[in-house]
Amino acid sequence: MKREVTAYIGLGSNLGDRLGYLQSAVDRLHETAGIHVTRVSRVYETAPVGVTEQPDFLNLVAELRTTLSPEAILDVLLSVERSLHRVRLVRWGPRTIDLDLLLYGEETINLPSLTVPHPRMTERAFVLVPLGELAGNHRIPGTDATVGEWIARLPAEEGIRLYDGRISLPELKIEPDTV
Ligand SMILES: Nc1ncnc2c1ncn2[C@@H]1O[C@H](COP(=O)(O)OP(=O)(O)OP(=O)(O)O)[C@@H](O)[C@H]1O
Ligand SMILES: Nc1nc2c(c(=O)[nH]1)N=C(CO)CN2
Repeated sequence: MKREVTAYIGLGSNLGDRLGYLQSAVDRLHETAGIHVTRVSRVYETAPVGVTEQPDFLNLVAELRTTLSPEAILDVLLSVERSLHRVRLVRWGPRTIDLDLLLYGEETINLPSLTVPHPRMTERAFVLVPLGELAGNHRIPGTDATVGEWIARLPAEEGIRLYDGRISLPELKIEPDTV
């Protein structure tokens, strides 16, 4: 039996059918061999951070159980982004879908193409608040605080509100290599 790790993915969309893109991304992650999406947070509508002249985002966080390595997960995230016609013209600018690997078990990873925990997550309400629903008591590796404590340190939870729409969790699947 391969080792399974719990990982958290941040999802965001601010172009087109935002909820539809998020649902498709969750479905595609779950369809990937070696990934089970086990829980999803509620969906939040959030004011854009970084480049502020762009539409509001929908954001949520998904919890995975996975036998894939962090590098393999990054490849999956990039290919799901490509398959959902992501066009990225500007750093921090609008996109149909954005997927970030936030946490991978207790690991810290510093590769040229991959930093985990995600380097900007502790300052982002649009990441911490949905993550707090799933993992409020997890300490963020490499830091002195849990997700809940990082939320308490945010300047103010403004620019983020619950959205009236949810992502449905795909059916649990059984994979021969993980049972
Ligand atoms: N934890 C991570 N999750 C996703 N991508 C990462 C991570 N760490 C490094 N990267 C790199 O970042 C690249 C994606 O950058 P991208 O342009 O999507 O950033 P962004 O979403 O605009 O900004 P931000 O990284 O601040 O969310 C990927 O190609 C990947 O190599
Ligand atoms: N509210 C919000 N702002 C952002 C987001 C996002 O997902 N939500 N993603 C960004 C690129 O990483 C930049 N700014």
